[in-house]
Formats: sequence, C-alpha cells, structure tokens
Amino acid sequence: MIRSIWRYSHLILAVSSSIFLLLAAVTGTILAVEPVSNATKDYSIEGLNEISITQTISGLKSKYMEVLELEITPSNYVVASILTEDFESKTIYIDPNDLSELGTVEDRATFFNFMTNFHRSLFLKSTGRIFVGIVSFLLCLIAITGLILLIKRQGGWLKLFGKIKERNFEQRYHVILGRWFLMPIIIISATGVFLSAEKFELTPSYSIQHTWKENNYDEFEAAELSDFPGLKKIHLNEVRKIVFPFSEDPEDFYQIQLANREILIHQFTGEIVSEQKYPFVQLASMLSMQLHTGEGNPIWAIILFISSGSILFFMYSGFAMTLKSLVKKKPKLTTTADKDEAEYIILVGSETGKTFDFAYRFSKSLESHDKLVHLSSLNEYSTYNNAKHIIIFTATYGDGDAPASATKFLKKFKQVEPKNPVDCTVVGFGSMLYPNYCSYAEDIQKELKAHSSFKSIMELTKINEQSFEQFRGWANNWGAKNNIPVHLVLLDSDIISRKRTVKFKVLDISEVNIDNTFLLKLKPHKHTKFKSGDLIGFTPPNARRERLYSIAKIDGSILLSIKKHEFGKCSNYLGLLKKGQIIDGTIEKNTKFHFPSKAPTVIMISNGTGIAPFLGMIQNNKNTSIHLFWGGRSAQSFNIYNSYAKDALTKKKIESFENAFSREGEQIYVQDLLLKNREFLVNAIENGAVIMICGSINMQNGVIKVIDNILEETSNLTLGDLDLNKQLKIDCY
Ligand SMILES: Cc1cc2nc3c(=O)[nH]c(=O)nc-3n(C[C@H](O)[C@H](O)[C@H](O)COP(=O)(O)O)c2cc1C
Repeated sequence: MIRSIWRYSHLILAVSSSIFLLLAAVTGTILAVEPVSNATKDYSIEGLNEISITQTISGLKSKYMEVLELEITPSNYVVASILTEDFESKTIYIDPNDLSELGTVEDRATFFNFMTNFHRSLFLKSTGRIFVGIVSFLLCLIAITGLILLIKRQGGWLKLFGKIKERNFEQRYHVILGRWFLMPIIIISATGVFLSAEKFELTPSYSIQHTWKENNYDEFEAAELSDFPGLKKIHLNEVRKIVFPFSEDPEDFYQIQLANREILIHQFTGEIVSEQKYPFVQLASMLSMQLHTGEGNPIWAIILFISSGSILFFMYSGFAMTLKSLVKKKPKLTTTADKDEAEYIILVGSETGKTFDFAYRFSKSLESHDKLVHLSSLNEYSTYNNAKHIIIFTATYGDGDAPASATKFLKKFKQVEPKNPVDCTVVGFGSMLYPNYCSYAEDIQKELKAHSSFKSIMELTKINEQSFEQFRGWANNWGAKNNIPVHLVLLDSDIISRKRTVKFKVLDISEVNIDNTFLLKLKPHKHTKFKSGDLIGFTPPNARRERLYSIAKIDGSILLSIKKHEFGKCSNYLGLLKKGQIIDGTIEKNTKFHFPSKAPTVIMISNGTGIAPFLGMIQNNKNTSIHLFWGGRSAQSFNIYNSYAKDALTKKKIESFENAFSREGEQIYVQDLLLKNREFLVNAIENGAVIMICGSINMQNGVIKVIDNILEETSNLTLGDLDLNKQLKIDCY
C-alpha cells in the first residue's frame, strides 16, 4: 500500500510535468556542454596560492592607465577589466605571474544565451520562469520519490548498488541509471528551485552593508601598497573579485570579495575599513549557481550533462513501463457460480493480473467438467455456503508482502468463520530472484494449516517466473488427487502464438517399461529446425488441448520419452503409434532451455522422462564438461535410456553420471545425490557451471531447496545470483 503511494505520486508527478521537463532536460543537457567547452581554453593559471594580491594589483596599476576589476573565475582564469594608455577599455585574460595578456574575453556565444533564456523561461518571460520553477520542484519530488522506490526495491540503502533483479530493458536501465543519477538530479532540481525562488524574491533578501565612521579617513599617512597589512596575507586563490577604487577620494576603497566574506581596504593606508561575512542565503545562492551550471568544474559539468541526458531516458522508460502496465489485460473473473453456490472457490492474489490468467485457465478446466466454480480476488474472501475446495493462487511482492489484490486477506481470514470444513491448496507465484521467494503464499499456507476448518490436501507449490509448464505440472497433480483430469484451456493469446503444423514420421517406438514409459523416435517430413530442449506439441484426435514434450535431437531425429498417464489422452494416443505412421505436430522453440555451449561445466539434473532433452544435448556435446544426475524408481526404470548413457560414457561425452533410486537400494532421490556431491557442486557453480533441471515439479522443488541450502552454507552466491548469471535453466512440468 505504502509502496503504491510512492509509485503513484512518482507517476502523477512525472506525467503532469512531462512536456516542460522534456524541454528543461534537453536545454539543460545542451547548456552543460558550455562549461566543458570553456574548460578547454588554455587560460587556467596554476599556483594562484603563491601569488599575493598586492603584487598583482600594483603590477596592473603600473601597467595600465586604469584598472577597474580583477576577477578569478572558478576555472582559475584571471580576468582583468582595464583601460589602456589609448583609452581603450578591455576585458582580458592575464597571467598574474608576468602580467602578460593571454586573450580577450569574448562575448558569450549567442547560441548559449539563447539556450539559457529558453531554459530559464521558455521565452515566456515571468510566466515561463514560474513554470520552470514549478517543474524544477516537481523534478525534485520525482527524483526523491524515485530514490525512495529504488531503495525499497533494492532492499535498503546498503543494497542500492547490489544486484539488479529486473530483466526487462526499460525496468533494468531505469534502475541502473537511477542509482547513479538520481542524486545529481536531486541536486540540479533543488538548486534550480532555489534560483527560481530567489528570482521571485521568495528567499530572504540579503545585501552586505559596510559601515565606517565618516571623515575618519580624511587624514592619513600613506603607505606603500606592497606593505598594506590587509592585503599582504591574501593570495589570488582566495579571491573571487577585486573592485578597484573608482577615484582618489579616500573614501573610495578596494572592495575585495573572498569565498565567504567581503572586505573594504583603504586605498592609501591599506587599513581594513570594514569586513562583513556573507549571509547564509548568499552563500547558498553562490553554491546553487555553481552546482546548477557546473561553471568552473568540468567534471561536475560532465556529470550534469549525463544526468540531464538521463532524465530523457527516465521519461522514455517510465512511460514505456506505464504503458505496458496500462495495456495489460483486465483480470477475467467470469465464472459459472456465485460464491454461495460454488463447490470450487478460486481466490487470487495478484499485482499485475498475470496470476488471474492462470486462475482463469484452471477455473475453465474445472467448468469443462461441469463443476460450479467461483473465482475472485483474495481481498474478497468471505463465507462460502457450498464450498468443498478452496484453491488459492497468489503472487508475492516487495519484501515478501501481499500483492494488491490480497492485502486485506489475512485480516479477513481471521475475522470470517467458515461455514463448512473445506479442502484447500495454495500455489505461490513468485521469482527465485527474490530472497523471499513466494513467502506470502507460505504465510497463507501456514494460516490455513493452523485453522481446523481447512484441510491442506497438497504441499505448497511454488511457480517460478510464471512458468506455464510448472503450473501445468501442479494442475495435473491436483487433478490426479481430486480425480478431475485438468486440461488447462487455451487463451486467445495462446491461439495467436500457435505454431505451424508439421508432419512427422514414426521411425521407432519402444516397449513400455515398468514405469509405463516409452521412447518415440520421429523424423520431420520437411526440413524443420529444432534443437534439444525445444518442445513438440501434439493434439490427439477429439482432444481440444495440445500436449507438449521435450525434444532430444539424436542423430538428426527427434527422440521423446513419454510416460503413459491413466487419463492421458495424448500419451495413450502416442503409445498406440506404429513404425512408419505419420502424425501432425508443432515445434515450439524453447531457447531458455537450450544447451549453454559456452559454459565450462553443465550439471544436468533430471528425474523420469525429464532426461530426454539431456540425451540429445549430451550426444551433440563438443567439449563441455557434463555431469548427469538422474532419479527414478529403480534400476529397471533406467533400462530404456541405458544404451544412450553407455554410448555417452564410452565416447567421453559426459564426465560423470549418477543414479538415485527411490524404491530400491539406498532409496534416495536425485537431490540426495547433490548433497553427497556438495563440494563439487559449489566449486563448479563458483566457476561458472550452468545447472539444468528437467523433470517433475516436485523434483524441481526438492532440488532447488537443496541447492539453496548448500549455497547458503558454503558460498556467497545465492539462487538469485545463479538465475541472474544465467547459471540456472529449468524446464519442469
Ligand atoms: C517489484 C517486484 C517485487 C517482487 N517481489 C517478490 C518477492 O518478494 N518474492 C517473490 O517470490 N516474487 C516477487 N516478485 C515476483 C512476482 O511475485 C511474480 O512475478 C508474480 O508471478 C507476479 O504475479 P502478478 O503478475 O499476478 O502480480 C516480485 C516482482 C516485482 C515486479
């Protein structure tokens, strides 16, 4: 909720100021070039701290007929306004060491004058200046809210420069540029606000009032300038400006502006007549000007240039992200039954709506079996007169917080007493990139388990990064448990992305093994591109749904490992195929699960039919060190893959291969093999190994848990790091 407030304020401020902000950012970027180009002039004087001002003043006075002013710029240029013997008035750069003239001060380029006017007032005079002042203020607020959001997103100040979780281009670079340039932008905008406020006299007024006793200086004993006590100790590096006495009137003094004060010096005696410190507001004004323009500090000017330019990117990426979230589909909530007639209650916690898509597919598949289903958000949790099953799908946000449509759930859950006991299941949608992976779903699961009216019929299932295959795996398990064959429906978006149908010839089909698994070898009729890890889809006659299988590319053909399911229309249809028969199928690229040929080591972890894509990858391996772990019920379960494994070992395509059997011998799972090999595993991961996991969702959960624990105990790396470094590839169902 609080995060939403920051997010909405950030967005509203950005939208409302966008056009002016765009103009201010473009002109600001151009103006930042000026101090950099000025810095390229070779007038900068070194060693100003060794030149006393008495030396410079007396030198100038004897060289020229009259000296009006001497200014030391922030770039250490020494600029003198003088009158020559020919009564020519000039403003020149000088070298105070030998008083030579280095060049004439040129008028400022018309282009930069034009840009400054545009930047300050958009050529709209006072109205424009007011606009620009307001836009600076808004920019300051946008940058501050942005920084707060960024800190929250990164998990605190200390993690500001930590790993970035965002993958999407706009999000990722919004964060990357944000952490470098938000602070300079806050400085640019805050100083801009100050300068505008000063222009409209909204800041306290200041002017230095020097006082001295009149007539006190009419009589004096003149001293040599070089002996002036007030001037002797001041060096040029401390001076901003010296205004020379206008006439020989003893009450016309040298006015010397230093960094924090101004002094008046008697022009004949050298006595300090008055000394006044600048008020705080004046110091703030001088500092604001320097910080806002970058004058005299080319490095800061370059930072200003990049920061102003980055505002343009923030505007683009911010609007692109907003647009994407605006065009996202409204959650579908059309289900058959109202809350008190439905037997199946599906409750959803979602921030951006994607979890609703999953819930909707699931609800439609239940409805296809004439079940009465009610779908709503978790926030609408209530009593349900007829409910037998409650299925909760929820995402996690922030630091393990509830997503927008679930923020009220836990409070309501404590207040609402259910009418009947119900079976319940929780599915967490999250991302392993976050330390609190699916933790809001865990919180809900805990609450449900502690409540006597709710019977958890399955352990919590976690779906990483909206993996449809993982979700399908969960749906199949849920279906098996409740005797409802769940066929997840196609949505419009799926239909658009459906692939071209290709004809395949059956080259071979194996016997079914003791686990009801068989191998099917196919050859595409026409030239069709595919790789191990891609998916092939079949829609059996009279079925509405396509079923996907992971491909192994063996000798240029497709090898599939298929487990026959009791209700599996597709697996039973494929099981009846005969050698030479032709079937239709579609190939779906699955680039995220292709073999990482540049990795030094690949660790393949699979169970059951999940070994299939690995068999193809292993056969085509050139020089990657591959370690294969496989889990199944018994040694006999592996028989259908034996010839491939032997071939791989003899041809040295793999370096090691270990089996875990759950129903014989040690009765262990594949994750137990990882525990046994923990040292090897950590070492390989730290040296860039890629881990590929293929098989059942339960196996995936077990394996991920083990890897997570091993890393936590023995390495600085986290699962999130592996995902980010593309060292983790998962294809489970
Ligand atoms: C800003 C942000 C914070 C997130 N925080 C977490 C988190 O703490 N734990 C987690 O498991 N997933 C986290 N996620 C991932 C989402 O839960 C995941 O992408 C989910 O599928 C989104 O579902 P939705 O689109 O229905 O909101 C986060 C995502 C974003 C964009």
